[in-house]
Amino acid sequence: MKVFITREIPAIGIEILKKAGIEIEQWEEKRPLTQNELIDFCMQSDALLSAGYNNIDAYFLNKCNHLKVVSLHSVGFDNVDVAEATKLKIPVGHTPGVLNSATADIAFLLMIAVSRKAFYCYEKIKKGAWKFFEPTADLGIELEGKTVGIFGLGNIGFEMAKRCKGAYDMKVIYHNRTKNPKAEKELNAEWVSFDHLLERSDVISLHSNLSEETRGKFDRNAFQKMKRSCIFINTARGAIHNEEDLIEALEKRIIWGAGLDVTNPEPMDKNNPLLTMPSVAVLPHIGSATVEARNGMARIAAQNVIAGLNGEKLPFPVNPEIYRA
Ligand SMILES: NC(=O)c1ccc[n+]([C@@H]2O[C@H](COP(=O)([O-])OP(=O)(O)OC[C@H]3O[C@@H](n4cnc5c(N)ncnc54)[C@H](O)[C@@H]3O)[C@@H](O)[C@H]2O)c1
Ligand SMILES: O=C(O)[C@H](O)CO
Repeated sequence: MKVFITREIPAIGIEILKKAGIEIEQWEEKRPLTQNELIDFCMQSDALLSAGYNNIDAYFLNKCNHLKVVSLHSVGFDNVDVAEATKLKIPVGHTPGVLNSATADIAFLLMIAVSRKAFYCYEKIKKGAWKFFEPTADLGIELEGKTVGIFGLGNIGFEMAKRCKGAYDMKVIYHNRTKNPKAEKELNAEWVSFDHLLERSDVISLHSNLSEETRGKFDRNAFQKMKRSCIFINTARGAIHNEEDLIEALEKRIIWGAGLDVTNPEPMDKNNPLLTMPSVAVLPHIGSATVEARNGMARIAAQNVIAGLNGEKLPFPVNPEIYRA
């Protein structure tokens, strides 16, 4: 049995696969694979371990419908046509849980960085523009006792809410498809409608999946409903907000600031106007970039491959319905 891996992953994942006697072929180049290259490699393999947001659409899946498993080295699965995989009975695996703390830390870091214009001030020093102490310059806003609105209160959203509550005694409100009893009990979190989330939050932090329902959901209309002092944080997926509308909202001071770990497209262009705005902080999609999280992701991704190749239920399937009936 052979697995094709689309980018270097932590050694622990390779060790697990080798121990299970699985042959490994890995993409060695730094550039991303084209879809045709991906198809060519997968034609010679029984499983795919996708570690670089490859486009796993209906065309790919139908060409490679012999695959026994598509294992993602990520929790997000918006790069996969899951409905088509399910139709073709190809199990898709992902890596939930192990990156909750790492990603919530980045959301929390961005929230504080934006509230105190930290990235902008750091750039100021590097440019030699720090001349003297100015009592009225670079003023931020404090977070203590404010309201954080979590959009998508699942695993990572819960960890972000916990940090906000614990560090700043923030009031937690959230908008999610379903209520989250654990967050309501432990964090006194309150479910609110989408409009109330926009209107009541001092900080809005996105933690939902990207889907056709959430694509572009944070647009001009949504920004206009937010407080003028609102800080907008996105560590979920860049396509959940509309970038043009976000730039406009910041330029016209409709909202106060924004912190992004994800952009659309990625990478962000180095001349993007967001990169020079005082109350904006941008990071290059490093939410899960800790040793602990990445090792956990590699381990789970390898375990999903092994289960798929053995014809067993994946430990972490995205489409568990293929095992029913
Ligand atoms: N920046 C990074 O490096 C990084 C790291 C990990 C995950 N992510 C992103 O974060 C997302 C969330 O990860 P998670 O592990 O917390 O997933 P999760 O499934 O535990 O939580 C997602 C939550 O969003 C909710 N949701 C989905 N669609 C919704 C909608 N239309 N309206 C309201 N709520 C909705 C779901 O009900 C769920 O509670 C991933 O899908 C991924 O895109 C980014
Ligand atoms: O979805 C994910 O897991 C992240 O975006 C990458 O770790």
